[in-house]
Amino acid sequence: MHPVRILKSATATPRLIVAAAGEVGRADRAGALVASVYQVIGAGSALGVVAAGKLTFDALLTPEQAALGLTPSILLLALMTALSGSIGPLQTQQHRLLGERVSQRVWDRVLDTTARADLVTYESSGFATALERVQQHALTRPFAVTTSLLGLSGSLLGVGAMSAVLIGVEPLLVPILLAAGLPAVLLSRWASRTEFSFAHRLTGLFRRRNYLRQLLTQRPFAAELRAFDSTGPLRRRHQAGNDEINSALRKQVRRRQLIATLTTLGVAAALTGALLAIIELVERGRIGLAEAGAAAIAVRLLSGQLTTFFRSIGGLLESAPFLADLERFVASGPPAPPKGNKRALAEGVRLDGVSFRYPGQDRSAVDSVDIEIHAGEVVALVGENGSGKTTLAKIVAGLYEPEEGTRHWDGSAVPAPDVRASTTVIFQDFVRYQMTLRENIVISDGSRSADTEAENDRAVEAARQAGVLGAARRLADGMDTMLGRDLDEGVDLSGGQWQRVALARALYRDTPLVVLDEPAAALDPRAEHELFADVRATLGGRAALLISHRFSSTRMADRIYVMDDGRVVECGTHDELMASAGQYAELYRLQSAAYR
Ligand SMILES: Nc1ncnc2c1ncn2[C@@H]1O[C@H](COP(=O)(O)OP(=O)(O)OP(=O)(O)O)[C@@H](O)[C@H]1O
Repeated sequence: MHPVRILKSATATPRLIVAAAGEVGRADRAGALVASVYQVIGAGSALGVVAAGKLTFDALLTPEQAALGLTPSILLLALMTALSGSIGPLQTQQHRLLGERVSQRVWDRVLDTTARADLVTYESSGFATALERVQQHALTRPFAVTTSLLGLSGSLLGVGAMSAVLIGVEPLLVPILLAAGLPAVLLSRWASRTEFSFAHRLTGLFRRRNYLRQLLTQRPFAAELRAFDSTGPLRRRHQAGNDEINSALRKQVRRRQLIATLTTLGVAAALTGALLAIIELVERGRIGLAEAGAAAIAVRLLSGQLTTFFRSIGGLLESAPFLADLERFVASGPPAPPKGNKRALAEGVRLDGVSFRYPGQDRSAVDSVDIEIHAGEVVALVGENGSGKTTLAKIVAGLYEPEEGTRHWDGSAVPAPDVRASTTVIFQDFVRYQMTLRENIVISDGSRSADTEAENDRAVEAARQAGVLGAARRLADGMDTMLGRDLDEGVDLSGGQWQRVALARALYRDTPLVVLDEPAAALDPRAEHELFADVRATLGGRAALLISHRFSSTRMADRIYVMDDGRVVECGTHDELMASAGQYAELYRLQSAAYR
């Protein structure tokens, strides 16, 4: 290894140890203290074994000069051995507790970062890959670091104690054993680098395999997979991924086995050297047999402590790049956006010359668009698939920031968090929360405590307006019925009933602007008719941006924008657009012809 690298690793290690110790301390101060006490007892009892061993040898070899009789010496040796042996299992359990707390703290940091990330960041593949890598290691690395740290501190105490014993016998024995450590540290650096680059290379592969596992195991995909009989092809892809992972893993395991063997050989060579030195000292008459026996025990214990010490350093070094990766990920997140304030809408929302391109894409999904939604108006967006309707809706709702152009709320450019706080969006692929019906509704407004009677009444009213109250009354626990089967305890609803729950959620939030992306896709004709026949009454005067492919749902809108390839190509009321005989009129006629 290059000398500069050796120097760098030597200076980076103490910094890493201090940083890791800080993390463990912050995660669970009391738990870390208890674990440290166990380490001290462990080191003290190891020292006790050597001392009791020396007393026993003395009592055996020179009973007339012995400080203690043979029986008390043996009893003391047994006690110390028992104490030294029993501390290990206690430590293991304490480490579990501490490791879990450290892991929870790391998860909290990861979740804080993902919560801060805006939607565009969240959708970029770089973020997804970094998140996947961090998720995989956020679970195991902190535990490994905790164990290594505790191992390091305990073995340091042990090394100190045993070295003191050996210095008393023959100072030369200590450097022999310590010299075995340097190659072990260098080998650990090598192991650390190979492990990180292995994980880095395989992240994409692990992501694809996890995705296939989700497809093959989760309920939402079960019906389609069976209908297409596609579990076979997906299993074959999964197997191909496994084969690739296995071959990479085999190479990595062989590398690690080589490193481990070299390390063990180094420690064994040092141990042998020390034992040979003790024999030599006895032969030359420089130490007695009792001292030689105690020194042999101390050498054996010291070599064990040194193994733990170097393994701990190795563990820390191995975790270092992953922890640095975690720190980079946490630092890469944008600062937490300020909390948005809900605003009233007196005039309306206006977009002027708005364009937007997804990260990594060449074409704009929305291109120089001007639209207006006046307070209390129902405005429709129609257009063919991929024409940019959902993207535009997300800009209106403050989820995406326009790359060009402006978004004005009542004539001024208000911050995106305020727009989000004042807008409700129900997406095509809304979330079916595996929670109670009430929780499914009140989750849209975290700013209010949902436990009061007034809030309960509001949730029931939203359910009534969305037409889900009838179904709720038939459920065993009414509004408190658990919905969904993913957590294996709920009642599943039909697609249309779920859509009404999503609508109730939008109504409960009570903002002056509502964006509804295909709100009737799963509704039966009667429900759709009921919703749109009096959509203004249902929305209670809120302004609405309505996206739908069903022209029967949008013809009552105050204004209809027709999108094509990211641009607004037509605008007007249904009658105006029919009269102008453009794209809208063509699509409308195509659709109504199907009903004739
Ligand atoms: N997350 C994304 N990353 C990259 N490109 C995207 C993303 N989402 C959408 N697009 C692209 O942006 C364009 C507009 O998509 P958008 O979802 O806004 O269309 P849409 O009119 O709502 O379509 P549909 O009627 O099918 O729902 C499409 O070309 C699509 O491929």
